[in-house]
Amino acid sequence: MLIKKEYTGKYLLFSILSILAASGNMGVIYLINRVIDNYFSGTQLLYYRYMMLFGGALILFFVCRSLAARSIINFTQKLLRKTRMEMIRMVLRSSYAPVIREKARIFSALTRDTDNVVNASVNIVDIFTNSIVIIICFVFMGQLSIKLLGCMLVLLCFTLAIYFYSERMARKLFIAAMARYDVFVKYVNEILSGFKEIVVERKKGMSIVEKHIETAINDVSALNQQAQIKFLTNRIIGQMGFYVFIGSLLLFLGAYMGIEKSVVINFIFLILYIWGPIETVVLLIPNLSQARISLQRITDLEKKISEFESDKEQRRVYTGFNNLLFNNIMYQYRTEDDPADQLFCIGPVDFNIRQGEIIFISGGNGSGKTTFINILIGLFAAHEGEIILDGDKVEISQLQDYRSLFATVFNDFHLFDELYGIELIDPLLMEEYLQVMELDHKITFNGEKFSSTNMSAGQRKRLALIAAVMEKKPILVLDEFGADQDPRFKRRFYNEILELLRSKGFTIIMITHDEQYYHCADKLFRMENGQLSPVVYKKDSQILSVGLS
Ligand SMILES: Nc1ncnc2c1ncn2[C@@H]1O[C@H](COP(=O)(O)OP(=O)(O)OP(=O)(O)O)[C@@H](O)[C@H]1O
Repeated sequence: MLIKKEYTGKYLLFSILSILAASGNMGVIYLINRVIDNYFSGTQLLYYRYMMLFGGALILFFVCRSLAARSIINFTQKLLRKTRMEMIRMVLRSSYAPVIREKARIFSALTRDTDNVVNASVNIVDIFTNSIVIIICFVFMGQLSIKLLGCMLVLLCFTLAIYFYSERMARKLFIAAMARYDVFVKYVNEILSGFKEIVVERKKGMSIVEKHIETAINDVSALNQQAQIKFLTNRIIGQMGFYVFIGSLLLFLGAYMGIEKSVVINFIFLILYIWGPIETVVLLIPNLSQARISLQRITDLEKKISEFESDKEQRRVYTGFNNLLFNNIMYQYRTEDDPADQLFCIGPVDFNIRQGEIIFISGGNGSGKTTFINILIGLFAAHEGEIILDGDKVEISQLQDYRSLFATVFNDFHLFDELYGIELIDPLLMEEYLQVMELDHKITFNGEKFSSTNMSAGQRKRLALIAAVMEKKPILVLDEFGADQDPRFKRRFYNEILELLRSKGFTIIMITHDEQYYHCADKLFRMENGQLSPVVYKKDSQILSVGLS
């Protein structure tokens, strides 16, 4: 449904205003008709009366048309804003994987598809009011001559039949064009995300453009062109039909049917007038066609990105925990096309964290560490097994609450320009962390954001860690934090900062390859081909850390 029930009142108001404007317009036409009649019959005109009525009709048209236009513009903008906000909120509520998968479609939905749907919902009002004008004109025409009206309706039905047939063909072209537009958006994102690499080697950018963007843009424009041309050709055919009808009416049809000249002139005048509203309706049909497709796409997208959605709102925020237990947890990547297609699998994993522990996870590339972390923090819902938090099983519907246990610094972290989502920031604590992370000489914090985030990769990662600890979540999850740090700071980080964070109440889980610091962990695990096992770590023939789950 392009029109939402909650806005019925608004649409009704627009329709009434538009109908009143159309009545003013029709009044003008009616008066002109009467004047033509009087000319032919030679009756004396009551100029004064006609001028008053003419003025009244014009004022009615002007006032109602302006009011309708203004309210429609305001409403469209409000609806657009509301629809976009609803969609953004839905994206924020959705779980991780579907949103990442549907990025390009989400962008198209937020821009083009919402535009199409909102504009079309208002176009429906235009179509409705113009249809009323057309029907009133038909009544006038019928009063003038039923025979001529019959001819006219046959012509109109014929034109509309061709038009709706071509609309079905054009819709297929619009669907294909929109799918190709998603590809265009995807590769524009690719260029923007990898712009650094592209500037170093411009050929990469050109290659993306030549291989994907250019063909996608060409396809979008060719498909839209074909669809629009189908509509345009029919419009021209329809117009030609009406001209032929007017010509034949003037030249022989009127005389052949024995219809009076004044009736013929009046009828032609009405045909010329009715052409405007007919054109409006006909011109809006492609918009409606596109809007129907956009609406379908938005609905499909909503289904896709809410498929694993848990709670609509977060109900509980965990400020602490004692024990987190993973029992027989399994997760398997699946392809979208064929869910039965078996890809990399994690588990079964048994894992136990107690409050205040420092846990390291090591393992080769592609062994499954990041996937495990994603399950641990609730980004991926495990396909089998159970998560027990302080004795209670965490259901999939509670993952939203469960995630409040964690603050993260991912390997490919994103540093937001402000500390979003933190209500009270203690300036003294911030100052302390800036000193601990050796950034106090580089940047300041103004209560909302840092003076700059333009720093080295290692410094940015330290800043991301500050942002994470400021969230005051019970568990800190760090993915290869040491990788970008210089040896001196790395030493301090493992030997001092981890202990400092523990003393502040944090439990820490780290993915790390820094073997020389494995002894800093209470438990060390190794991930191999999706299997997580505790490691007995030896240094100088001494057992330093035993990972026991
Ligand atoms: N979205 C995905 N769909 C299918 N397979 C995936 C997906 N993401 C990762 N994989 C596969 O899962 C396996 C584990 O990947 P993961 O990123 O967890 O490894 P990792 O141990 O963190 O590696 P690295 O140390 O290189 O970061 C890899 O073989 C990878 O190809």
